[in-house]
Amino acid sequence: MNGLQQIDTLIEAKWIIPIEPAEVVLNQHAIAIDKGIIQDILPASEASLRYQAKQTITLNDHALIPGLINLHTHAAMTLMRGFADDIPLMAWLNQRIWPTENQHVNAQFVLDGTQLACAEMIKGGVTCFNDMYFFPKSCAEAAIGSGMRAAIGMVVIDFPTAYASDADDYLAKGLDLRDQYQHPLLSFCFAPHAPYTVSDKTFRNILTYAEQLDTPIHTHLHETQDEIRISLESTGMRPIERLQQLGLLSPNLIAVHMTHLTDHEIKLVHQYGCSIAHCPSSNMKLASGLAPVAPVLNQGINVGLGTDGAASNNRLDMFEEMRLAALLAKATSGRADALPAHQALKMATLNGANALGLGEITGSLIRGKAADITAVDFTGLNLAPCYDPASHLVYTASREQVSHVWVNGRMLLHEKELMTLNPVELQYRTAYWQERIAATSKN
Ligand SMILES: CSC[C@H]1O[C@@H](n2cnc3c(O)ncnc32)[C@H](O)[C@@H]1O
Ligand SMILES: [Zn+2]
Repeated sequence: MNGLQQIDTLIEAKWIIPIEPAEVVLNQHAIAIDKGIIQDILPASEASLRYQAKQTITLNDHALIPGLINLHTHAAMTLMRGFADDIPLMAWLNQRIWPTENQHVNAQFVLDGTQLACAEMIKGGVTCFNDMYFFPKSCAEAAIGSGMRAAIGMVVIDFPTAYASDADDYLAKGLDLRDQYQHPLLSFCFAPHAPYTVSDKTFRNILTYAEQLDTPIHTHLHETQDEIRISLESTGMRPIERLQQLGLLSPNLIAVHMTHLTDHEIKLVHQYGCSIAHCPSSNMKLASGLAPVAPVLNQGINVGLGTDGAASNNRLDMFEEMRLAALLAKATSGRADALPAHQALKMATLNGANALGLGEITGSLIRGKAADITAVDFTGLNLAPCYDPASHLVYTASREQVSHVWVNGRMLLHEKELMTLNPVELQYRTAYWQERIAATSKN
């Protein structure tokens, strides 16, 4: 015995940005990991005097950040990437996406599409995603196989599909799935699709279960002007007002998009403690509108970032979402100090974890949390010089610079190589679906 503490892994890096405490950058530090948990963060010079690790990884030109959390996606929609571009949301759904889903989406489609999404997300530094899609058991299986952390959507929509016949059937299937999986990397959210596809009765039913089980509700809300118009015409209320009346507004609500908000609505969201999943790329590509992120953040609302699905983005790239969120907040508020780099990093990590009720487990690099870690390699000429690594991560770097990813201490990406998924197999399965979808498409 040499008096050193035995641990599984020691990661030494040039910089560590732990997110908690806020705006800290640690130079030449190390993270000690044992049994998937962060045991210690200490100066690299002291680490070898205190710990004996089975594996030591030295990252001389890298920054370590908490794994990125994609707070809103439809992972399996990677298989429809680039299939329906340049049309607005309602036409996109009604004319292109729903008919195609109706024809092709089954359990195997969701398994293959979600595996493809996991590969893309791991390569882009994402360690956790919040999903909403049909056949969520396939999503759970794909997430487990990839080693990622995932919040699985117990999806509900008030029309029949190959997955479920009616709202009660969707709900029963989601609850069964939740009972079936007691996996340390999986959590569950209720996922009613949107105010224009879910009835009052269904929302009330979901709320009853969500309160009983203290489980988040993940829903699209205030995505477009059309959604607000349709709601006013059919109920006399704006969508958020309707959800307030139904009792849906609470700290358990993850409201996705939230464009076209009045000042009163921003106050309401804050008052009820709801979280927002901001999806800047999807909002711009579908011309849905702009979320008023600067006033929302000023109000103190918890805002995370999401990519939405690859059929409306068309990437699952959280570096892109961080950069766009920061730039859009500045452009729309007319204030260059709106949404600085450290705040964008927090949105893409800790805020997402808090929205999902996972803030005690992941989202920052502190002792006792899971070792969900992303390493970014700063050796490229495009990152030179580096005065401030937080600035580079948001404004300069891209996902191509992600070199290593760990979830719960397990390495999923090593020097840009996937450890749990086989890219050749993914290409093969994707080509199969592309052929089938292309054959039935009118394009
Ligand atoms: C009921 S499973 C999810 C459902 O949502 C559709 N979808 C994907 N992206 C969006 C979006 O931005 N707004 C609304 N609905 C979206 C997806 O195609 C599935 O049908
Ligand atoms: Zn969406």
